[in-house]
Amino acid sequence: MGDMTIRPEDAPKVDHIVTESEVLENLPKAGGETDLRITDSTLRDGSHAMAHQYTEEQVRGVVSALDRAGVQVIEVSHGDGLGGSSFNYGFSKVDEFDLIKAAVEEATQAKIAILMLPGLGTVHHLKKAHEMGASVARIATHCTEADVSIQHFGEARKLGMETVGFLMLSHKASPAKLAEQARIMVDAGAQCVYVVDSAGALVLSDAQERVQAVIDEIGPDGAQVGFHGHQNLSLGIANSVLAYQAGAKQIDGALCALGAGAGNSPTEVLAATFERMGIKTGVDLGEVLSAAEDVVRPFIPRLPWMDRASITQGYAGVYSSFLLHAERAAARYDVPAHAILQKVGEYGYVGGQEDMIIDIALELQQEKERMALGDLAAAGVR
Ligand SMILES: CC[C@H](O)CC(=O)C(=O)O
Ligand SMILES: [Mn+2]
Repeated sequence: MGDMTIRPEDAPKVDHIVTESEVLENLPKAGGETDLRITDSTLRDGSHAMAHQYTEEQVRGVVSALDRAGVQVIEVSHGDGLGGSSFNYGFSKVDEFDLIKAAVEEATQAKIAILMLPGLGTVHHLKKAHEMGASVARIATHCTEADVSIQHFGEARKLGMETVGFLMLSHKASPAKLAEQARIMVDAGAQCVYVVDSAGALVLSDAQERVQAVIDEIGPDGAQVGFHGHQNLSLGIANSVLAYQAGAKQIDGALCALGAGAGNSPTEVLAATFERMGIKTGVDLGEVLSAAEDVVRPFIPRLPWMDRASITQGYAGVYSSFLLHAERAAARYDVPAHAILQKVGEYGYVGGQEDMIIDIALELQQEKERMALGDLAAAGVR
């Protein structure tokens, strides 16, 4: 994947342009009972922070607590989406389809969503997730590569799934570019398109302007807009509020912020903040606070936090899920994780280039050795 620019006229032709009534069919009824819908991603984005080691028992516990709290959509997949369990991204402890099946069994009112990145996940994975009972397909692409999702939206709609598009690393595209990419997704069958702040790099108006531009483009078709925040600059909640004020109807969170990098906007803080603002999410505050504190907090090996490495991710615009990869390379080559991430930002790497983190670590290690030799030479030691 790269930063290739795609104009709408270059996008592969869709054999069927989705009509407004088709977009509206299945769409969540935000605006009726609730003003917005929260999707919880503890069991998908949180999988990055758990190094993809979720057990079935943990999944059942989280789903049942979120379901009780009234959260309407719960996302369950490998952190990198369906098919992500691999050498490059990290192997899952438990097969994601077993986790999806367990989640579906536990949920009484919540829909179970999956995430997939076309190319990593295939239509075969999508069909299997649907067979297991997942009913929301979230299809993610780099923010300038929406065209690779066309086939997958078509298939998800044929399966009768609700569809959501995810434009990742949204800070790398202007509001106008994102709007153009959202149009490709909606024409292919997406019922909602998210501005995804994968690096936690969007600062307030950056987020709001992007959401606004996407709404202006796809809102008239009846499609919704969502926002997915990360906490690297501690702005997940503030950006989510601004996104809502711009008209976003779907907002992502994760319990205890359990997600990649410094984590996601904490679901329990989203619920509390929106309730204080008089905005209806349908989430019971007491129950969601208990889900975070009593169910998730006890099993988290390390709370996501704004430390030097994750703040660097927000500052330098680096994919949040690179954090653990950078930390492992840092330990192996004895160089600082934040220095690796700073260089990832300078080189402009995007999702799928995780293996290149090792090249950077080696480069930094060699630099360090050269400097050490220089010091010895300066001290007259040969
Ligand atoms: C699938 C990779 C990634 O974690 C998706 C996401 O949540 C993001 O880009 O923020
Ligand atoms: Mn994320």
